[in-house]
Amino acid sequence: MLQQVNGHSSGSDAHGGESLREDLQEFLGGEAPLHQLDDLTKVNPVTLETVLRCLQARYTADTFYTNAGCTLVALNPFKPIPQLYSPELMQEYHAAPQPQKLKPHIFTVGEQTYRSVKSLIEPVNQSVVVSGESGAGKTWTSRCLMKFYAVVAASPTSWENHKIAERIEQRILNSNPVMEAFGNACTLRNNNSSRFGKFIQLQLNRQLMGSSLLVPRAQQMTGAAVQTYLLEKTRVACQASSERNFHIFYQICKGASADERLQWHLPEGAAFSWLPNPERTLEEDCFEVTREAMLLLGIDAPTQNNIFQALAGLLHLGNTRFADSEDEAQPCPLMDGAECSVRTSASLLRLPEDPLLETLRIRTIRAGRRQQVFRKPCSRAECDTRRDCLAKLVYARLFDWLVSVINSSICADPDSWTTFIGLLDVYGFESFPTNSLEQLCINYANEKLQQHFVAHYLRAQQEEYTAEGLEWSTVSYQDNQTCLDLIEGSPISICSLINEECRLNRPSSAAQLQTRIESSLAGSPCLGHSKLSREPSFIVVHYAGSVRYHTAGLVEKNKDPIPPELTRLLQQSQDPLLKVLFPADPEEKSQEEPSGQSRAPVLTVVSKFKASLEQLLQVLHSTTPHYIRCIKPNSQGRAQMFHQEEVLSQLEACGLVETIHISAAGFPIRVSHRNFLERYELLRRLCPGAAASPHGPPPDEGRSEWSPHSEQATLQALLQDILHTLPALARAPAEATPAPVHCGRTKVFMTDSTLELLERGRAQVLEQCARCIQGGWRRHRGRKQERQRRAAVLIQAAVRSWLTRKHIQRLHAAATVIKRAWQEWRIRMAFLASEELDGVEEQHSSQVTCSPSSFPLPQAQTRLLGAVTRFWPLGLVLANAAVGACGFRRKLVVFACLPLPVGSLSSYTVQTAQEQAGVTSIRALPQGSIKFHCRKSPLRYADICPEPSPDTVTGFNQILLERHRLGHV
Ligand SMILES: Nc1ncnc2c1ncn2[C@@H]1O[C@H](COP(=O)(O)OP(=O)(O)OP(=O)(O)O)[C@@H](O)[C@H]1O
Repeated sequence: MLQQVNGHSSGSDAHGGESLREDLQEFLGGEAPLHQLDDLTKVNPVTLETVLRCLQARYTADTFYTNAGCTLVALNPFKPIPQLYSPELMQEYHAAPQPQKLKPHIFTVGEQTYRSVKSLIEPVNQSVVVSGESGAGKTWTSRCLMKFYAVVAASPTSWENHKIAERIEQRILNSNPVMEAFGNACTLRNNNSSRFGKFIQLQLNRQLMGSSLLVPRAQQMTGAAVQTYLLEKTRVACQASSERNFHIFYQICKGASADERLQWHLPEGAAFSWLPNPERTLEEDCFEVTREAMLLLGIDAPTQNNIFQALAGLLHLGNTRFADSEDEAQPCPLMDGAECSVRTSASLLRLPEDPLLETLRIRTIRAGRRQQVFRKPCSRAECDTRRDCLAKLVYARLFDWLVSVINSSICADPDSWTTFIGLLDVYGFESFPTNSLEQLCINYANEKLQQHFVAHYLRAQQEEYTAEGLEWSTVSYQDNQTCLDLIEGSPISICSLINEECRLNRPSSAAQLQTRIESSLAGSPCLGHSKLSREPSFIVVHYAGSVRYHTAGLVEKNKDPIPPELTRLLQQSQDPLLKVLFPADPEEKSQEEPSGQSRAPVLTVVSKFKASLEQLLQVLHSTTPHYIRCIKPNSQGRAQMFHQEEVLSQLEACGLVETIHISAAGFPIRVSHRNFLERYELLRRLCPGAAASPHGPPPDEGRSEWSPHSEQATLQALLQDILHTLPALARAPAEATPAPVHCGRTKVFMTDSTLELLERGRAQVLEQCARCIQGGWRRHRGRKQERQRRAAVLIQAAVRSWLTRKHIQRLHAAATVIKRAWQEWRIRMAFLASEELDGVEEQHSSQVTCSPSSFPLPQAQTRLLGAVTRFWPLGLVLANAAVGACGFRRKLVVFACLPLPVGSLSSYTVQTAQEQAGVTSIRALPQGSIKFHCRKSPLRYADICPEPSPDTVTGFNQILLERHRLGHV
């Protein structure tokens, strides 16, 4: 199994064992990683040795909590570590999304139970079973859990509600010092040892956080109820050497004021035989704390006074010593000084002194049909027993009354709470050199709880494996049913035999009882016998080890006889408290005085204990249990000391080793086939052939063509495909060995490591997919961007060409307009010019016609034209250059330049359009005149430079030269 779990290949045993040892050596070689293992199921291999080493390493590193599968192992630090239990840390665990991911702590358990109660998943109610041997830290753990719940279950709704909740929480917390003062004592193993078992039911109500129904509900602590089991009342009258009585006796003796000392007859330094080792001062001896807590629980000062007075009365009763009587017919005499003690005790208990003495020393026997009363003086031992019995009776009733007062103070109205978290603080497995009925009851309770644990976790797990067809998974664990059959079975068991002895009320010796047990239960494998033992005894092989129980006094203890005279006496008390504790009840009287013929079952200690245990287990069965196993690292109660042998025996005693084995060997993770496929089907991609295998995806729920059988076959094939990828997922060669995973009928079973492997593979495939998607997306984006870019370019080009076209069209239109305007203007100018010229010409021709001409016109014309065409530049230069020349002088200059025919000067006229503005152009007129145009003449833009060819110059109505061209001529 171990090899399977840890992935070792199966070879020869010797070889396997050797390599395992080597592995172990290697693993244990370094202490450093060992203390970092938060879960004992992760130590490798899971053996007592490795578990022990791991715990030791963690203890040395001041790490006190470790998981062990479904159990939390709590090592007692034996030193105060305030930061480990601070309200801040409580809040941290409370606020954590996954508290189980934080370091192991009792607050993880607390928070898990609190969340489970809130989640309303059946079973809603939760229970925390805190177990361990005396001094291991059970009470401490329960106290811390109560504080945790008080902090996290505080009401956040209204101020008023908050105050109420706070008061209740305070009361619940206050019940601790009271119960510890009356129920705890200093023992050899623990200075503050609880001498009773308790189950605290923290009652929670459901409250809306806010007005909306959608707002999550909060759990608020509304009350609590305490149930106690098997108070060790014998301690009142009998304490082992070096042990002490219940704390409260020391508290009143040490903490009473002077007045109270007087009132209670407790002078300073007074010696009481029931108060051994008073010189030892413990922190639990604080009287004021108890008083304060009692007050807060509603026990007022007079009642408290009454209680302490009664307790003082018991202390004085303990000093009542009897001497042996010389005459059997006479009651035993009191020893020296005892008279005073009886008197004081009687006065403190407000009992009549003489009846008290008489009851202690004389037994009343009713016999015969007429119930005749016989009075028989008791022996000294009997007197002592009766005295002790009186004290035990008073103390036990007082304790029960206190518990009922506490309950009435902290218990909520049944309608006001809906769910609860139960805290069970029970005495751990006990095995002393001498064991009696108390140890039998305690170990019986532990067997029952172990069975509950087995039923809840181990058996359920194994049964599931079997149902799923996992043959390999049969882990051999100890089923303690045979042991329980031996102790409580029907019709014959140890309990039934002891009860039978009580019922028959026959004189029976210890040896006879031993023989009866051995002969009646000889077939039980859990019953042993030590032939070496001289004292009558029998051995029970418990799950946590063998314990030898002595039969001497067993039946008497089981009877726990209370002489009816004692009860009657106490009913006569004038003390208000004792009146409450021992009410005069006629019915009770008739019950206590049986006729001798009565066949009613006797209520023995064992039968009462068994009944309360059954009731407790019923409650536990209806809840989701959580387990905290407290371990005491050393019996000296010293910090930083780890005794391997002591821890080892505790690990065995609490069944932790089996738990660890089964947790490690089993499969803590189970996933349904469908869920498994949904999550890990993608792993088939890692298997080259698998992805293309013929097994299609699992069918849809509603498809009719799929029969369950074919679906199952397909699922199995798919699962196998996935599981085949596991070796490929392993990084290290060690991981490549067959993974601890099994495919059941409906679920896949695996370990944490397999889950890790699968998750790693899934992440790997998802990463590949992501990369693929990213690549595809990038390509798609690139293509899209390219398309967009091209489209943009196209659009830009189209827009630009459109704009250009528009622009050109506009230019074209403008050019057309300009051209047209220009043409019109030219025409107009030409017209104007021609008008102008024609006007001058007409005028000139009319002048020519009127004046006598010396040359015929064609001749004159030709000559003029020749003159103008040949000399006009010179004339023009002269006309322009003759600065200052004007009027006639100018004309002379011009004529001088123009070789006009002599004598005909008068027949030529020189006209200037604007003489003062300078000449722009010169025109030769057909009539022989030359026209000089000035700058502002519209002809300025006329054609320039006439062709000198006589063919092109058809007339003189032409512009000869523009001024701005003159410079170039
Ligand atoms: N977590 C802790 N931190 C510090 N000290 C602790 C812690 N747990 C226990 N102790 C110490 O160990 C002592 C014994 O613890 P506790 O009384 O809780 O043991 P127990 O298991 O209830 O014993 P018993 O069965 O005798 O009542 C305490 O008084 C306390 O001093």
